[in-house]
Amino acid sequence: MSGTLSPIDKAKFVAAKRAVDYVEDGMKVGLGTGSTAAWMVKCLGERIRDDGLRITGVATSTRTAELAQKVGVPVVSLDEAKWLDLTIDGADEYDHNLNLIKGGGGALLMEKIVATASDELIVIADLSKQVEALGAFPLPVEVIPFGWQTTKALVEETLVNLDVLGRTSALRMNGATPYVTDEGNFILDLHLKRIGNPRQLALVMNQIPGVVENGLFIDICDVVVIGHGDGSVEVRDINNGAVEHEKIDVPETDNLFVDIAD
Ligand SMILES: O=C(CO)[C@H](O)[C@H](O)COP(=O)(O)O
Repeated sequence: MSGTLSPIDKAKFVAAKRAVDYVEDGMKVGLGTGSTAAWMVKCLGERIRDDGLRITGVATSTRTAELAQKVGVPVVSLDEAKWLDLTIDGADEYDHNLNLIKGGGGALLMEKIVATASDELIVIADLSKQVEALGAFPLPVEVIPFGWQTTKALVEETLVNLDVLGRTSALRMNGATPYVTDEGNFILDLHLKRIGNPRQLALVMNQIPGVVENGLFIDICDVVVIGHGDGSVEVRDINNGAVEHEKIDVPETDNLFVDIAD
């Protein structure tokens, strides 16, 4: 593929490119999933190819593992890596505390395990992911297939007990059949509108038998790199409150990755 990057792709690209600056030689790096994370994997591949950067990656999905292999980013399992220096991943929503909703791409379970096994989680996003309160994006909840309808009923009952707005849930589909995660599970998408107490909801959801994990990432994200369509980025660090603005060099075309396009 060759052409000019669209504003949204430019925003994702500059966020990814800036985030990759955090990666140093010898690091073990968690590789997120999604369209923004795919730019990051390609940027890492470029640094490995052009600068001789040596890193070990841990992928959060088979999709990402395949892309990493294609662009020359070495990947090992999390059990081989054991602990990671940092993870770079996208998000479906982030709030001002850098709490997140993730899992729109269906990889929330591996993403949460990998992010939690990292010293730092850097989220890369465009401004459309920023919200006052989490919940406009449907909250993904991964459930085991056995008895999923019972689990769904329990989830909905719990939402009523917690007085959460919305309260409907839908089994994620892939055409005519349920969407199946890399770990062989199903996903319920909870349509909640606004989550008043995300911390409480995250804890309570995971107490329901059949629920494997939910897409609320609370107190896990350290830094968000927000890309804009004009090629600028904003970096917000929750640990020291720092906010930086920078302009990133964007190629006139996307030829940069023509040989490693996904
Ligand atoms: O959580 C995720 C996958 O499970 C993604 O990071 C999230 O859906 C954002 O994806 P994109 O960068 O394509 O908007």
